[in-house]
Amino acid sequence: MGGPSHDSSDFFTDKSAKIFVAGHRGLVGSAIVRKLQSFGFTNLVLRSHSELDLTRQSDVDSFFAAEKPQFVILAAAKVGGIHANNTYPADFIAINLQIQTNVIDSSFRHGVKKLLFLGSSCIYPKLAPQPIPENALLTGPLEPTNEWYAIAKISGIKMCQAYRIQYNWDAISGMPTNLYGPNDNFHPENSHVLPALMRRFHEAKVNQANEVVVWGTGSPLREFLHVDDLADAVVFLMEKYSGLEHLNVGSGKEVTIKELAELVKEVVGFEGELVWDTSKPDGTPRKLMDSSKLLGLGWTPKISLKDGLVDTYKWYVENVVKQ
Ligand SMILES: NC(=O)C1=CN([C@@H]2O[C@H](COP(=O)(O)OP(=O)(O)OC[C@H]3O[C@@H](n4cnc5c(N)ncnc54)[C@H](OP(=O)(O)O)[C@@H]3O)[C@@H](O)[C@H]2O)C=CC1
Ligand SMILES: C[C@H]1O[C@H](OP(=O)(O)OP(=O)(O)OC[C@H]2O[C@@H](n3cnc4c(=O)[nH]c(N)nc43)[C@H](O)[C@@H]2O)[C@@H](O)[C@@H](O)C1=O
Repeated sequence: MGGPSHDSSDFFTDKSAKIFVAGHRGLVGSAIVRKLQSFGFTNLVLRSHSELDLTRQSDVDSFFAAEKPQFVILAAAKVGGIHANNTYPADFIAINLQIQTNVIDSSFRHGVKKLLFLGSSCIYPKLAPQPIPENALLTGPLEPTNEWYAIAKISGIKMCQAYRIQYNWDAISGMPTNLYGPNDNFHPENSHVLPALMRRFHEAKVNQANEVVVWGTGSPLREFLHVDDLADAVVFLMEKYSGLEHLNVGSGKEVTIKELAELVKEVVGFEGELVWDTSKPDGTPRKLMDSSKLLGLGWTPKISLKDGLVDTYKWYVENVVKQ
């Protein structure tokens, strides 16, 4: 019971199987929907936040009782960058615990065949060995700016493991690195670094400003993965992986925040200077994940950071700026 299986599941055999993608309007959920549709899946069950608030246990249970999905991909969560995580710790721990507890438990109780839970690389200790292997989990103190979110995500992994151990139920967890792409959140303060900088450079270019402020020292290292690669990995895991252990999903490529800022500046075409606001937190110094277990199963990322930035900037201009 609970041992890993790398054999194909029957996820791909019935393209009319009912799949609930929770959080389908977000960065990750929307990419998963696009990917499933590109593979020919026809029976996706989708509910916006206003149609179904996943923090409401009885509403979630009624939804599962009525819809009875066969597969669930959990991409709904309270998500944000370093400032949002640091400013709203109660929201990050409470909302995420509520959403994941409701969805995982109702999925099990209403006969879902397989569920995939998405965590994040922030589950690992602040000073984890690099690249970070899956077994670094719970080996040291967390990064303080996002420990509330990390604790919720660690609980999600453990909940999937507990249901597998007690009920032999097929719940798996994937831990993505920092993601970006179409449908990202471009909020000036609450978003992640990449969309925040894209917007700031774009607005500076349009307003012919001389400089752009970037947070922290520029020295932290981050690994970025385009969300279309992540969506591909999610479908791959649904088909190929069944096991107790969570699996890392990364690109294997890291850049400093300074290098990222220079790259975004170039893609956007801003010609002024960068100014570093060192009163803002750097967060964890480095978080490169060791994704060799997933790569060993046969999955590979395909989109380079440069190509992904060009694609995302085009999407931003066409869908956010022109609205
Ligand atoms: N973005 C990243 O860099 C990374 C993301 N991840 C993980 O991927 C998953 C998805 O993240 P991402 O797509 O970036 O986040 P987004 O904020 O883009 O999307 C989250 C989605 O969840 C929905 N949602 C939030 N609260 C509720 C609720 N109470 N009821 C119903 N729906 C709700 C949101 O709807 P609404 O906007 O209407 O509230 C939104 O559609 C998360 O689990 C996250 O931890 C992991 C690593 C990195
Ligand atoms: C995915 C992951 O994302 C979060 O962790 P993070 O990687 O630290 O996230 P971030 O993208 O917000 O910042 C990365 C780095 O970039 C710097 N930085 C510069 N200028 C801006 C800026 O303008 N905005 C932001 N947000 N950061 C900036 C910033 O100071 C930091 O050094 C978790 O809270 C948690 O949500 C999680 O799991």
